[in-house]
Amino acid sequence: MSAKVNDDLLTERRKCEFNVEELTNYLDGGAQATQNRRKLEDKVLSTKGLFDEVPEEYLSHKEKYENAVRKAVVYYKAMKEAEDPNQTEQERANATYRSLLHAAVFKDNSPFSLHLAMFIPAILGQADEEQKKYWMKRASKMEIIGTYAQTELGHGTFIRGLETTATYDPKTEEFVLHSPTLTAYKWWPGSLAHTANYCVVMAHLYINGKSCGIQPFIVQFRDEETHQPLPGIKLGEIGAKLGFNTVNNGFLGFDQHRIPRNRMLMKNAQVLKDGTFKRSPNSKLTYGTMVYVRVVIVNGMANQLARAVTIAVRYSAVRRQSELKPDAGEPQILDYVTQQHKLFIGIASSHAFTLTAKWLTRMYQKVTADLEKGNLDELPELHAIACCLKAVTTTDTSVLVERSRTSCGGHGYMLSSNLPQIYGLVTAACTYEGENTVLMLQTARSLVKALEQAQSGKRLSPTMSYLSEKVSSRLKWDNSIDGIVKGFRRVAYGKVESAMRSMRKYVRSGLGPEDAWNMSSVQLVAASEYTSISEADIRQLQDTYEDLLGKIRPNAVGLVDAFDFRDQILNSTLGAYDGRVYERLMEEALKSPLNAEPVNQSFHKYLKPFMQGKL
Ligand SMILES: CC/C=C\C/C=C\C/C=C\C/C=C\CCC(=O)SCCNC(=O)CCNC(=O)[C@H](O)C(C)(C)COP(=O)(O)OP(=O)(O)OC[C@H]1O[C@@H](n2cnc3c(N)ncnc32)[C@H](O)[C@@H]1OP(=O)(O)O
Ligand SMILES: Cc1cc2nc3c(=O)[nH]c(=O)nc-3n(C[C@H](O)[C@H](O)[C@H](O)COP(=O)(O)OP(=O)(O)OC[C@H]3O[C@@H](n4cnc5c(N)ncnc54)[C@H](O)[C@@H]3O)c2cc1C
Repeated sequence: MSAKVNDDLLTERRKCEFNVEELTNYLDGGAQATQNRRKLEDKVLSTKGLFDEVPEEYLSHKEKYENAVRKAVVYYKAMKEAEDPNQTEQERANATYRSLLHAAVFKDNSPFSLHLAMFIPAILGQADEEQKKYWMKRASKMEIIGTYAQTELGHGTFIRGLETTATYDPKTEEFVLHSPTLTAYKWWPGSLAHTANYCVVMAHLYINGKSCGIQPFIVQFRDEETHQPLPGIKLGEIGAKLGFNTVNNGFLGFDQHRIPRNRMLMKNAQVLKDGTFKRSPNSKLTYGTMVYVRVVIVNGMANQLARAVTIAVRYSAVRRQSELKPDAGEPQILDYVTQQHKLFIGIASSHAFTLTAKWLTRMYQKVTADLEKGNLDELPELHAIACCLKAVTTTDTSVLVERSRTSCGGHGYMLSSNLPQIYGLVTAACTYEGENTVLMLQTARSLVKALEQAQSGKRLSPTMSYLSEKVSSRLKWDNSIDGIVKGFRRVAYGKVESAMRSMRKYVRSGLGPEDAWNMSSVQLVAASEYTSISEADIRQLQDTYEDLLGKIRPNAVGLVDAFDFRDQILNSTLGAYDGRVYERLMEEALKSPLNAEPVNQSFHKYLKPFMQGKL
C-alpha cells in the first residue's frame, strides 16, 4: 500500500492551474520522449544491486570507491540491456538528455564518468578514421576504460604551459612520454587512480628538438590482465575532495614511457614515420573535446538545478514554521515571499538553461559539421559562447543550489537531503572544463575584438550583433520582454565599451597591451556576464517581479512536479513525491551505525574514566 501523501502537497497539486504532464512532455521534447525516458528509468532502476544497503555517507573513503565500482558495473550493464534496439540514436539521446538516472545510483558521480564524458568524445574528435574505428570498438564495448589526462600538478588553465613531453624517436617510430618534474605529473583526471587502464594524454610534442605544440596521445598505463601499472608509470589517487569522492581522481607520472607512433591521435595534426610533422589547420582544434564538454555541462546544470529546486520547493510546501498573522497557525514556509524569492528564480533559471543548452547544442552540431568540411569560420564564436554559457550556468547553478539548501534550514544541511551532495557536484563545474574566470576572459577577448570590428563598420556574428546597434543611452526601461531585452543590450554594450575605454586609457598612460588587459580584467569579466542574461538586472523591475512571484506561488509544486524526477533520482528525505519528510528523516537517521547500540564503546574507553578524573 503506497504511503499517504502529505495533505499540504495534495492541496498544492489541486491548486495547480496548468497541465503538469504537458510541461513534462515539452521539457522532454514530446509525449513519446517522456514515455521513452520513463521506460528507460523503470527498466534500469528495477535492476538488483544498484542501491546501497548502508547509506554511502557511512562508508570509508576506500569502501565508497569500491562500492561505486561495484554499482558502476551493474549500472552500465543495465543501461546497455535497457537500450531499445528499435529506437534511433536521437531518440536514445533524448531519453537520456534530461534523465539524471545515474544520480539515482551515484550521489557523488561514477568512477566511469570520464570514460563516457571525455575519453570517448576525445577519440571521436581527435582520432583519424582508422584510429577511431579501432579505439571506438574497444571503448564502446567497455573492453578498455579511459580518461582524459590534460591537467598537471603545476598547470590546469595554461595548456601551452603543460610540461609532459612526447619526444618522437624516428629510429623506433615511437613517442617517449616523460614527466620531467613533479609539477609535470598529470593530476586530477577522473578514474585515473585505480579504475581506468587507458587515457588520452595531452602532451608537448617535440621532434628533432623542435616544439610541435600540445598534441593528444592515447596511452595504456595499466596491464589489461593484471591491472598493474606498466613500466615507467607512477600512479595514485589525489585524496579526499569536497565532492566527486567516487570519481577516483588520480595522478600519473611518466618515466621515459614509450608508445608506438600510431598512438598519437592524428585527425588534426600528423607525424609521419620519418618524423615529418604535418600541422593542424588550426592548433585550437586540439582543444575540441573541451568545447564539447562545456556544451554538455550547460544541460547538466539545468537538470541538477531542477533537482535541487524540486527538493526545496516540495519541502517548502510541507514545512510549516512561525506565525505570519496572529492566531492564524503556522504557515507553509512557501508562503513567505522571501522563500518564493529564493526558490522561484531557480525554477525559471533551470528552464532558461534547458532552452540555452538546446540552442548551444544545435550551434555545436552545426559548427562541428562545418569543421568536417574544412570550414572553421564559426569556431571562434562557438568557443566564446561555450566559454560564457558554461561559466554563467555553472556559477548561477552553484549559487541557486546553495540557496535551495539554505532555504531548507537545518534539514537542508543533512546529507540525507542530498542538497549538499548536489552542491558538491555543481560547484566542481565552476572549476573543471575551464575555470570560470578564465573562460569569461576568453569571451571578453572575443567581445573586445567584435566591438573594434563594429566601430570600424564591419558586420558582426548574430550573437555579437548587439555590439553594432547604436542603442541610445537615453533608452527608457519598460516592463515588456522587448523592453527588458533592449535594456540588457544597452547594459551589455556599455560594459564592453567601458572595459575597452579603460584599456585604451591604460595604454595611453604607457602600459603595454597585456598589462592594460590585466588592469581592465575585472570589467572584462563583468562585460562577459552580460553576454547572457543575468539575474541581477531583473531586480530593477522589482514591482513586476513581486507580482510575478504571487502568480507563480499556486503553481510552484506543479512546476517542480513537471521536472518529473522520481524519488530514487532525487535521493532526498526532503524532496520525495509524498512529502513524508519527518518519517524519512527519522528512517535515515536510524540507519546511522551509531544508532546500532544505546551506549557507544567510547563511553567506557574514554568518557567514563575522563569524567571520573581517571584519564
Ligand atoms: C553536475 C555535472 C553536470 C554536467 C557534467 C557533464 C559533464 C562533465 C564531465 C566531465 C567533467 C569532469 C572532469 C572535467 C575534465 C577537465 O577538467 S579536462 C581539463 C579542462 N581544462 C581546461 O579547460 C583548460 C582551460 N584552458 C584553456 O582552454 C586554454 O588554456 C585557454 C583558452 C584559457 C588559453 O589558451 P591559449 O592557447 O593560451 O589561448 P589564447 O592565447 O588565450 O587564445 C589563442 C586563440 O585561441 C582561441 N581559442 C582558445 N581556446 C579555444 C578553443 N577551445 N576552441 C577554439 N578556439 C580557441 C582563442 O579564442 C584565441 O583566438 P584569437 O583569435 O583571439 O587569437
Ligand atoms: C572535480 C574536478 C575534476 C577534474 N577532472 C579533470 C579531468 O578529468 N581531467 C583533467 O585533465 N583535468 C581535470 N580537472 C582539472 C581542471 O580542469 C582544472 O582544475 C582547471 O582547468 C583549473 O586549473 P587549475 O586547477 O590548475 O587552476 P589554475 O589555472 O591554477 O587557476 C587558479 C586561479 O588562477 C586564476 N587564473 C589562472 N589563469 C588566469 C588567467 N589567465 N587570467 C586570470 N586568472 C587566471 C583562475 O581564475 C583561478 O582563480 C578536474 C578538476 C576538478 C575540480
